[in-house]
Amino acid sequence: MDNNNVPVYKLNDGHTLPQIGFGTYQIRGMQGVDQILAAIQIGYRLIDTSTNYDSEGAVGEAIRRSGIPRSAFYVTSKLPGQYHHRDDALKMLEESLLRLRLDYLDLYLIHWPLPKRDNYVEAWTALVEAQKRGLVRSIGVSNFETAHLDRIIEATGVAPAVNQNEIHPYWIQDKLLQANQDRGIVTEAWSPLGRGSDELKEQTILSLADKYHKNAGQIILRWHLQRGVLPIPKSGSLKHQHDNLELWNFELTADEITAINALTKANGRVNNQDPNTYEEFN
Ligand SMILES: NC(=O)C1=CN([C@@H]2O[C@H](COP(=O)(O)OP(=O)(O)OC[C@H]3O[C@@H](n4cnc5c(N)ncnc54)[C@H](OP(=O)(O)O)[C@@H]3O)[C@@H](O)[C@H]2O)C=CC1
Ligand SMILES: O=C(O)C(=O)[C@@H](O)[C@H](O)C(=O)CO
Repeated sequence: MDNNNVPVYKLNDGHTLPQIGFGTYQIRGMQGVDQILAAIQIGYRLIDTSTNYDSEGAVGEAIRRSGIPRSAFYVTSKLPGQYHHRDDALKMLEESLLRLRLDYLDLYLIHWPLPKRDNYVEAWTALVEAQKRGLVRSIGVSNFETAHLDRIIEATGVAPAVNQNEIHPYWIQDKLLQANQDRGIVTEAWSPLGRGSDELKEQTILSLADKYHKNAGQIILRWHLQRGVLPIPKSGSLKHQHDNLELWNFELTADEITAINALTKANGRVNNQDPNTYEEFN
C-alpha cells in the first residue's frame, strides 16, 4: 500500500501522525536496517524507536538508504528513565539525534513515568523546552496514567500530544483511552498484537478473520483503529509488515468491537509492567 493512502491523526499541536506506525523493539543492527528499510519501502513512515532499544542507529540508516526525503518521515524516540533531570533530558534527546543522524525528531516521549523517583514533571518541562528550541516537533509521554498526565499538564499548561500505552485485546485500557481523549491526547498502542501472543489465536478473533478474509493480526489492528488508537506493530517479517498495512478495506461492526473488548483480562499485561511501579532496567 502506498503511504499516501494511510490516513492521519491530527495532534493537539497542529501536527499529524499516520494512523499506523512501525515498532522497532528488538529490531537492530544490520539485519534491523534491512527490516526497517523493507518496512519503509512498502509504506511505513512513522517509525517508533527508543534509546532503550539500541535501534536508533538502524532507524537512521534505513531512512538514509531509502532515498526518501527526511520530511516524509515521522520519527519517534523516547527518553530513558535515568535521565529525567532537565540537563540530562536535553542531552539525551541530542544524543538520540546524533545516533539517528537527524537534526530533529517528529515526536519525543518520556518512556516511563517512574513515579517512585518522581522526576517526570522536570522531564516534561525539559521536553517543552526542547520543542521550543526546535529539536522536536511534537512531545508526548508513554506509560502515563491519568494522575501523571494531570500533574504535568497542571505544572506546565502543556498537554502531551501523544500517550503511548500498552493496549491489546487482553489489556484494553478503556478508562485510560477515555482519559487521553478527554485531554485531547492521541493514544498510541504498544504491543498492539499482544507481542504475538495467544490473542492471535482467540476464537473471537479467528472467526472475524474468517468472516472478513483477513488474518488475526489485521482484525486486531483494525479494532485499534476503530477505537481511535494508533498501533505501532513490530515485525521482522515482510509478509506481516505488508499485512499490517492492509487495514482500510473492511470495517468491524460495533458488536464485533464489543466482543473483542470482552477478551480483556485482569492480568492481561504482556510483561506485568505496571507504570505505577515499573522502573526500566531494575
Ligand atoms: N512505550 C513502551 O513502553 C513500549 C513500546 N513498545 C513499542 O511498541 C512496538 C510494538 O510492540 P511489541 O512489543 O514489539 O509487540 P507487537 O504487539 O507489535 O508484536 C510483535 C510480535 O508479533 C508478531 N507479528 C507482527 N505482525 C503479525 C501478524 N500480522 N500476524 C502474526 N504475528 C505478527 C511479530 O513477529 P514477526 O517479527 O515474525 O512478524 C512479533 O513477534 C515495539 O516494537 C516498540 O516500538 C513496545 C513495548 C513497550
Ligand atoms: O519496549 C519497551 O518500550 C519497554 O519499555 C520494555 O520494557 C519492554 O516492554 C519489555 O518488555 C522489556 O522486557
